[in-house]
Amino acid sequence: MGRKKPLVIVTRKLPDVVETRMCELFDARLNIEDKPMSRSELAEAFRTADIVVPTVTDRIDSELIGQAGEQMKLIANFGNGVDNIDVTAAMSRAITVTNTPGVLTEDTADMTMALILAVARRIVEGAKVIPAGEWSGWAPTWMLGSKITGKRLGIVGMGRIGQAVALRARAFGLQIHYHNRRHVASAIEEALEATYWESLDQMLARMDIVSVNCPHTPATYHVLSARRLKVLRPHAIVINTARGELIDEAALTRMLELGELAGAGLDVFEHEPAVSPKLIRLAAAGKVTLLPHMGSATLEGRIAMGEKVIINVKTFMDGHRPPDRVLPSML
Ligand SMILES: O=CC(=O)O
Repeated sequence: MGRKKPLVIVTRKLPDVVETRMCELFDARLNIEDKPMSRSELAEAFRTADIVVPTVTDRIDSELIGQAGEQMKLIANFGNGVDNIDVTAAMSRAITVTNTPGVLTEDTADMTMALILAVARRIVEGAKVIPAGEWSGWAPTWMLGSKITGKRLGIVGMGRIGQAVALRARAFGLQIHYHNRRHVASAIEEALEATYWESLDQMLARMDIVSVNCPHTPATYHVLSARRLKVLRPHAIVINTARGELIDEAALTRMLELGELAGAGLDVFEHEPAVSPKLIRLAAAGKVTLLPHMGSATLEGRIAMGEKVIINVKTFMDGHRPPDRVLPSML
């Protein structure tokens, strides 16, 4: 790339401090208006940029990557999950892919805990009562939720975020169970007093609350399939702050409508930003809590993600391997 600053195309508006720093370091093309880029605008970006900084809302598939110009060398994702990017197609074109792991762990785990509490304790329903002028006073049998202390939480995917959820849930007195490709380190298992289940089905059959916290890959698509959801007990609650594709959303919705599950807390959806009218009706009825993909939405978190992007881009430009390189074998 010589001494010329690389052309870095950023697909969405990022926090001001991140954009300012990017403009100092790179020939950065920003998206000040934050209008999501169309398919043809993305294709144009891949044809002209040296580096593209996309995010979860951009689908970077093999067709798009196939249109990349010779100069296009790095996709520095602003986000942890890279299921929006065809990493194998990028690699076959010698395009490096990076992500922003680690910096959104706590925020996403906090949101998971918030959804557990919101659903079990009917927080969203309760919060509407006073502004609506509908509160006539305390009553012994009104607005009862379910206690979480002592309940069993089954975590599907015990990576960084799953462990951070477990740590928080322990403080709330939940019993920790988890399913993962393999055991986590025994010191972590001991500290969390966590029980490992090799069989996801067997774990699901015994849980009060289930939280999915794994990445979305071809292997984890619909990990909570229609069949697996049927294994859950009717009083169980399902929480998803990871990716919508991990759960068969239509099957989950059906079961909630039929009262075969007690509730759900969803921050992510299978066809984002579209959310089915049925789920919206269930939210109005207080059966589900729906959040608009806010798991990592803190100012500090988003700045930290931007800093990670900058380090990845800068390291790459300096001719070194960027710290958060993603390889197909990691998925
Ligand atoms: O969902 C957000 C991310 O994966 O960073």
